[in-house]
Amino acid sequence: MSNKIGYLGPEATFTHMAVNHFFPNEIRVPYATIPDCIDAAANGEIDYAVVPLENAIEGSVNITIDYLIHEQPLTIVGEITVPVRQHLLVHPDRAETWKQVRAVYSHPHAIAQCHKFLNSELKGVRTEDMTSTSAAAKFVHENPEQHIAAIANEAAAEKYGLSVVRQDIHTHQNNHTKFIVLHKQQSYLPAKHKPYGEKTTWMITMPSDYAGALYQVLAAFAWRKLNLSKIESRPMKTGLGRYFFLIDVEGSYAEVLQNGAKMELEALGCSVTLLGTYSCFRF
Ligand SMILES: O=C(O)C(=O)Cc1ccccc1
Repeated sequence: MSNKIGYLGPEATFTHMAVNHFFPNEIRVPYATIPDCIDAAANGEIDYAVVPLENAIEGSVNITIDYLIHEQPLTIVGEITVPVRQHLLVHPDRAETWKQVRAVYSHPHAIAQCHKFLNSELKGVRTEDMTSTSAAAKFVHENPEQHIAAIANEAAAEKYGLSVVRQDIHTHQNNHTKFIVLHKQQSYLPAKHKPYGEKTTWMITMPSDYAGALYQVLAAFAWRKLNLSKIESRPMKTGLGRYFFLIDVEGSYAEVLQNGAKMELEALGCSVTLLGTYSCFRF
């Protein structure tokens, strides 16, 4: 029986593209927002949720991290990295006059990825945040009487019958986005592709604020020669100045040294939660 894969929709988002590539034979279900998609995996409506986590230019998608930590503690069972190309799309009737658009709609990350283009070619034009790039393309399609544009990909242009009037408008060419695959429990992700590596994501909260606290945490990884590929702090939302750390450790948690590091951190009074140990794929 096919698995149900939920993704940030509507059809033709970058998330959808990643899902089509990775899960070509499964049932794919779009959700309007990242929380809706994560909730659906938590309540069993779908088997896996695929949501954006981090962009090479704009950084983390905070809603994904925060929702996972504070609302629905699912497990990360895979990571998919894909290249991202952003284009400017308008209704075909507006293709000649795109420079006169009154507003540009897109996901906030996509708008930020294109700030140089917007600032030079569409200076002063209002930008409007949407839940995804293809939601913006759909909105432009559904409102032909408005002189507006969307930033989205080619699939969205095709799906919603829009014209691509400027290609590759993202500022930095090495534009990649990471998506995570979430599941109710730790499990092996059935994948036809070969992973390029394995990774474990840890969430660490320190017992109190004292000199060298973070240094001690990092030392537990350093002397075991466990390589960290990312460290990020997010507010605990319990008051200003209180943070937790998200740390990506290269390799599987099955490696004995990772368990040793966890025990050492717990002995120091840290609270440690593993968000997942999983394979990483890129296309
Ligand atoms: O909006 C989309 O298409 C997404 O899948 C999220 C996103 C937004 C901007 C860059 C990459 C992914």
